[in-house]
Amino acid sequence: MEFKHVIFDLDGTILDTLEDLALAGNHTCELHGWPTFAVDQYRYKVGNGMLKLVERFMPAEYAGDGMMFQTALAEFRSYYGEHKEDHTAPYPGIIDMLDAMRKTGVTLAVLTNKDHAAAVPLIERYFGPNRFAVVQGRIDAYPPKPAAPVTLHVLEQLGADPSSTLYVGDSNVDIQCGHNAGMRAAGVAWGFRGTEELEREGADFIAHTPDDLLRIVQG
Ligand SMILES: O=C(O)COP(=O)(O)O
Repeated sequence: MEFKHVIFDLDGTILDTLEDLALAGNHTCELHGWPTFAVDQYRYKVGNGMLKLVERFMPAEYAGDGMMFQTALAEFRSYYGEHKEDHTAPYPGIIDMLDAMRKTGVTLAVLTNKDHAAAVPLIERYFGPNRFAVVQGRIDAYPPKPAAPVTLHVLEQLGADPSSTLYVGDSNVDIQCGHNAGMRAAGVAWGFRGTEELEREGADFIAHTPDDLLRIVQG
């Protein structure tokens, strides 16, 4: 077995959350009469956490307006909290792939920039309570990935060595996240961003299907 542990990104990698994130973003914009965005445009706004997402959909004229930012963030979190399961679903083949990895003794974890308070119930709802040994969302104690400390915290909880652990994600942030913590990183072609960005960022592997990922992990 090439890898003993696999740490997954959440949004755009195992769970397709794009539409619910986009609808929550546009709802917040509509409350203020701001311009909204096509769902596809959110592919490039998600990935650095909800604070960055709000910054990216707020009109430029409010940059630096802390009060407005806090208001919009609270509105976004409240709407997304209520609607985060409306259109969200695991990508096809993901659950079978996770179970096949676990059957061969690989330990699985999730490290996402999604708020920890939103990530945990989504994981439980779509993946059940036992598939992942560790679930770590964004918390105030750590800067968001790709900064290494939160990733090292997950590795420590897993008792995992970076050399035998693979990070799997769908964006440049995810490839950086793996590399910053001394891991190899695989990019998934089915996610929000596509393969060009992942190759440009130096992904060690590209998986076009969940079966590809299984083969990469098995070596
Ligand atoms: O940016 C977010 O909120 C979540 O992004 P991630 O699951 O791809 O880390």
